[in-house]
Amino acid sequence: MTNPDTPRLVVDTTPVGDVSLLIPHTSESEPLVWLRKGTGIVGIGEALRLEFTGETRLTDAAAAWRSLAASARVSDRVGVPGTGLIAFGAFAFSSLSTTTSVLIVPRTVVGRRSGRHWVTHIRFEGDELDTGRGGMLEASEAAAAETTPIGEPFGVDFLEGQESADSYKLHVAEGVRRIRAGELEKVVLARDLVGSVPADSDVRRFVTDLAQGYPDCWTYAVDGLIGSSPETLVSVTDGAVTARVLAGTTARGDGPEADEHASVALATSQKDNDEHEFAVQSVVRSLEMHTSHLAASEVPFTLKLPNLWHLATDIEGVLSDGASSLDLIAALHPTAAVAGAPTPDAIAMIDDLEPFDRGRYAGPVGWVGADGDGEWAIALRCAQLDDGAITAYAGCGVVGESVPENELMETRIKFRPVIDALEG
Ligand SMILES: C=C(O[C@H]1C=CC=C(C(=O)O)[C@@H]1O)C(=O)O
Repeated sequence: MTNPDTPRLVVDTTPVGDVSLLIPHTSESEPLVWLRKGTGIVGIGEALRLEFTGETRLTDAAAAWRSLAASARVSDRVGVPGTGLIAFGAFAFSSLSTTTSVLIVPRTVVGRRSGRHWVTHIRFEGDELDTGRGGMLEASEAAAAETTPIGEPFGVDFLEGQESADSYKLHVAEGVRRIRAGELEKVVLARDLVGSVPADSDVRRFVTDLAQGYPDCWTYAVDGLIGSSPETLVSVTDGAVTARVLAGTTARGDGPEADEHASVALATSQKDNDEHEFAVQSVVRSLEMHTSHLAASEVPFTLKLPNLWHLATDIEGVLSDGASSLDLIAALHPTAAVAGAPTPDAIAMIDDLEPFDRGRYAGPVGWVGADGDGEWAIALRCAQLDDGAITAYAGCGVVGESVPENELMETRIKFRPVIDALEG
């Protein structure tokens, strides 16, 4: 049903010539980016921003989007995922967070996928779009041609944030103690690093370095949240639902033999397999009620990234109830890959032990389309930029066998994407 107060958006997607580089199209200071393996979308400007807070932030977003999309007038001459009306989104991890969760509808979207290139213009009904004499095609080709060169690299000196390395180890030890005492099975504990971004930095440089360094990850930039995540929370395309669950990590080995050894050791580690299984079960349980033919591989595989190995499980199913990707992230978040198990006990322990607000770290980040399809990652390997301040986050799954020093080392490896990109 359409709410009469919902603004009516008018949306036009037009095919354009080659737009092989997407990031130079978006804003230097407030980039909107969703990119993997050169495929993706970038946004320019803000037609509409919807903000949500508290316990119902995800379900509220799902309802608001359904209503907005139902009233939109969409002309889409390309018809692939990411065309037509879309919003970029980033959601706070915790219902107690002071950080707002957002859906941002850009004014213009430039995208490429499966050899198709397009521009989408989004405006309110009644607002004029200057399409020039050639109409929408001319306006779209002009938008596709409008880029600015990416600025110089900039450096950030990171310092310990609210959770120092020593305090992190104490908290991991406390987590292990409580798990061994039977209070819960797994908890994911994180720490933060803080720094300042020099004035007038071209933030797209950071995004570009992440995208080049981690091409197999989702590189994202939404409302100052920037990162490269290997973990697909959920993607929904024409009724096909997929997720990639990650939990269990080890450093890459030095040289091919040591690297192979590291991968085998991870695959056979009982501690890492236990940590992983909690995460898989939490995703399966959440997706079960919305899908049929849900299947996860029997045994996790090892996923190689430039900085580390992860234990990974891909999950696939068929949407059975018309849920949107926002409904699904509302059902999934937070998975045991970022909270723990059982979920309520893990969240309570995070609130108790972590001395900072996670903001949007470990929350869902991605995009949603008018039909509810979309792609969402868990916001990992990321930093939040806020008026020149930057905070980076990394965490680890803690189980009964975890060793605090090893978990601290693991956070150092997980900080690498952000630190390497910003150390210049
Ligand atoms: C919480 C993070 O990673 C999660 C995802 C993959 C592997 C993880 C691990 O091995 O602990 C974590 O569950 C993070 O990168 O900050």
